[in-house]
Amino acid sequence: MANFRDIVNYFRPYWKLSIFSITASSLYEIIDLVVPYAIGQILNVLSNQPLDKPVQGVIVTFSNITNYPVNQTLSLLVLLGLIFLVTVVRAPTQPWLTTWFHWDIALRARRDKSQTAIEKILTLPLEFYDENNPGRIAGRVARGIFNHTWGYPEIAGQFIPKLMRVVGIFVFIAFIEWRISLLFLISFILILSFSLKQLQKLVRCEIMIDKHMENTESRTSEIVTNIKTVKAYATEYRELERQKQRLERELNVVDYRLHKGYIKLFTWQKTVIQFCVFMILGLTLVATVNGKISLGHFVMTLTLSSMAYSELEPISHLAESFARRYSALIRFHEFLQTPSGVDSEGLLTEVNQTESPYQFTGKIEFSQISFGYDSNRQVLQEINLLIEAYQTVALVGKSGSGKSTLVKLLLRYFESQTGQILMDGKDIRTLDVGKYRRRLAIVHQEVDVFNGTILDNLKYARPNATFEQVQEACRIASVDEVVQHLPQGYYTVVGERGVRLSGGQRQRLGIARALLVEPDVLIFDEATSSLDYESERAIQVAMRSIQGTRTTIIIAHRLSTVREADKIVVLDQGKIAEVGSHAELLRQEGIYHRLHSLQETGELIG
Ligand SMILES: Nc1ncnc2c1ncn2[C@@H]1O[C@H](COP(=O)(O)OP(=O)(O)OP(=O)(O)O)[C@@H](O)[C@H]1O
Repeated sequence: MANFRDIVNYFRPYWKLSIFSITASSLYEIIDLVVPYAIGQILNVLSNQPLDKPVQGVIVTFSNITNYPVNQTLSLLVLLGLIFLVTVVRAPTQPWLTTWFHWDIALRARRDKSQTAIEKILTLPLEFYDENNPGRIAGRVARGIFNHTWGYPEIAGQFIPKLMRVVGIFVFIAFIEWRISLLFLISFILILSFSLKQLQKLVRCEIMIDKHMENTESRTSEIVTNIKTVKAYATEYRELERQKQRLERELNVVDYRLHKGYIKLFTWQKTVIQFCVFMILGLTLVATVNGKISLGHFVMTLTLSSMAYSELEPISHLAESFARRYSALIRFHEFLQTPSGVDSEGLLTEVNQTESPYQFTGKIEFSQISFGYDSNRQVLQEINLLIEAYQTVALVGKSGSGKSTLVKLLLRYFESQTGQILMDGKDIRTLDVGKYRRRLAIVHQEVDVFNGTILDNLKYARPNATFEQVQEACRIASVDEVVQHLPQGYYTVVGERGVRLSGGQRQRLGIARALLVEPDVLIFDEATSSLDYESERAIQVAMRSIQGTRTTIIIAHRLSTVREADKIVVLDQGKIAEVGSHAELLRQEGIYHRLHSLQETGELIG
């Protein structure tokens, strides 16, 4: 579990500026105390009581410089000048030396942490996204960054300087009457230590509520993502009820435990503070009546101690606010600490698209590959498969037989527990993962469309492609006629804020996008499954024209798509059951033959 130190470390790169601005803020808070002190001295001047030695010294120095006699007028002028310096002259400097830096540091740290979060999002292993939905991740990052940004100015610009001001007041009072300062010190230590203890309990509660809130948000995000299913099964009421229960539970924790905890804390603090202020009034009055302190010191001590106690309330509020932020910061920190994928190194370094560090013929060898997502269950077992360069190989088999997993291993999303995958004879684990992956392209069943124009989407993996190259890829993928019918052709905005594309259209867009990168290995992961018959035919023609130009791996349920493959590999329960061409496998009368017959007779479709 992360701790306070981890949070402080966020600001490590700015420690010099941070120390400077916190010191400046604290000094301004302490300098402020000169005003009640000077007013106390003015009272002494007006009531003909002796001034403190340092003040007397300053007045004599002024008298020497100006040749003006030491009298009531000069004393008042010097003290007024002091108040002027502290209040009017400091005004234009304070915001620049304090607030400016506090926010400057917070905003810079925000930029850095947002960047780190994006880097983390980009390099986390795929399984993390299998286990955590987008709403949960986005919520955690957004709350972390928000609290990170707003928390710093509160702590550096207010909490610490205010504490320093209280220390300053203690020192001032100690000079005047140590007994009063002792009472002051004891009361402060008591209040602060009790408050800290209570706050620790509340922080634990905050962390719990943060988890509850994350679960609620995550479900809301799932509802949004899966709204079609919710509507289709008319589960709106059930979803609402479930969320209502979650919200009720949140309210119970927030209201009856957390909020009540804070209210109890404040009640206690306020009562103790008022009691202490009263005690100090009594003690100071006794000291003045006994002639131990002057009238000016009486007023000053009272004013200063009320100032100190009045600081306790904002200090508590700031501590409370930090406690609320703390849980979000801890959870954000934990997110940033999630280990990146084993293969993430080098993914974030820029690669010149035209420079091609690797160029493969596309000869792939799976040698003794065994793999399981968890140690209890093997998904692939001792796979040995040779795919020759420029071959078209189809992976078929029942759902769950491990077809996609084999491709995921090839793409290095996961690493096999045993065996190795060789690309042109080289173990793919020894290659730079980013540069390696850029030589492969995959078209998934669900093609992601980014918000932007069709052209942007097509050029996503190869931004410097020429318009002609884009058109050529579109022609092969049979997406050119779709584009022609769109209102602004290639410049039509698609995605969230634009034209909606049908499943088949998205699929063809995905194929064109993959073709555009001219990969050495092209993978179709059930890419034709959601196409209508006509589109599927068009894609088959496209595949035929690609065949022999690069290694192509096709994962397909519809066997009509794979008829023309050079080699068909039938997977069954994680093992290779049959390998051969369409005709050879039919002759074997094994699994492929059975699947084929079922599809031909229409008993099993897709
Ligand atoms: N991220 C994952 N974590 C744990 N198990 C997984 C994960 N992905 C897949 N599996 C499991 O691995 C097995 C093989 O899945 P895989 O997706 O490779 O099969 P497939 O043959 O491609 O299936 P389909 O044709 O339905 O896509 C299945 O039992 C599946 O439940």
